[in-house]
Amino acid sequence: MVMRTVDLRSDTVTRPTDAMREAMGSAEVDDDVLGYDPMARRLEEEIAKMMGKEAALFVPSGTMGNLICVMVHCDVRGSEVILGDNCHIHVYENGGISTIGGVHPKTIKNEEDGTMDLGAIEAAIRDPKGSTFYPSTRLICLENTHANSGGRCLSVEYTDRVGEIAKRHGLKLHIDGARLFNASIALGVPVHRLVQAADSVSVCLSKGLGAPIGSVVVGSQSFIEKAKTLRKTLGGGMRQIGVLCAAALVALQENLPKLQFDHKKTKLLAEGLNQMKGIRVNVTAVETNMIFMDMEDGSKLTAEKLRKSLTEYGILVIPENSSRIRMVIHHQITTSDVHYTLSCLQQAVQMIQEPSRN
Ligand SMILES: Cc1ncc(COP(=O)(O)O)c(C=O)c1O
Ligand SMILES: C[C@@H](O)[C@H](N)C(=O)O
Repeated sequence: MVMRTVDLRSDTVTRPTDAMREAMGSAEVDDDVLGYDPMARRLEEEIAKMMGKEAALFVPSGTMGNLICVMVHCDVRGSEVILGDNCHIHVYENGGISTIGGVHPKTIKNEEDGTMDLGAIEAAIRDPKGSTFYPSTRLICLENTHANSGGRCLSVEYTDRVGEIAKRHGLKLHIDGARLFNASIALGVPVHRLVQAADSVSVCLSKGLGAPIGSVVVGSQSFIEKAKTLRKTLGGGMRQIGVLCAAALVALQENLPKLQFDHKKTKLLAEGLNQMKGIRVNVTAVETNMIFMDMEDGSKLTAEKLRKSLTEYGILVIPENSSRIRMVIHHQITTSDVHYTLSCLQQAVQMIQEPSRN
């Protein structure tokens, strides 16, 4: 009999709060294709101001936000984008920048901290004199925080250095900021400073902020006008989106201040996991709301065995591979849930490692 549910699969799993549902129900709305939905307008203005950019655009998902930004920057056939080999755009977005956008990816190895080597970035930029043979580099993409590195933060100094490289070569810089607010809180740097060097950013409302749906892209006024047209082309032009934007405005108000506590709960969980026999967590690499929990060789533990055992306790996780589980904390995971998870995991580990004892 499952006692409770602790959903650590992702920070995308949160349910709208009562306040969000109430705001959705009473939202003032209008047709956002024919004109401007008032709540969308308000949200876009608020996010643009927070990010220090001229304009913003609500989009249905982070995947569409990234695709739109890459396509606006790379609007000439034969364009190439430099991005990390382990970044979300390259790994989890179905190759959309190529299959839909016609943009060529030039991947560079992501370091363990989510960065790409600055020298490697510069070396990857195509020589315009070679345009008979080569694609033309137009864009560099970063991801902050970097999900596949375990939610690591890119520093503002690093971001500015990449921005300088882009500017020096006449390129644009896009930041996949799905969890940018987590980076801002963890680094103690305002979001507008973190993205100062970027020409565009896509930030998720539906992750740590806990809104049910959506992302927002920001950039110059002219960039956002092109992005709005492309959003419609891709089928993302929606009608009374105030229902969704109202929830996002509540999320900004309610949950932005909670991100710091998400990080504290994540650290608490990581430190507890690292005490367990056969389990290893690089606690210093836990900077925001994600944990990669590794099973040690010879421990008899596998990700699938642990996932299955945890499910019996109502704890939901996603294996990264056969010996690694990812756990993501969000505002609907309590400190009590963290202690419950640690206690259940200890039991699951013992049952797997010493079945005769049970
Ligand atoms: C780093 C990162 N970028 C982009 C996305 C895409 O967002 P969505 O799931 O809303 O398409 C995600 C995950 O969802 C993500 O983790
Ligand atoms: C899996 C991935 O697409 C999603 N962004 C997550 O981190 O859960």
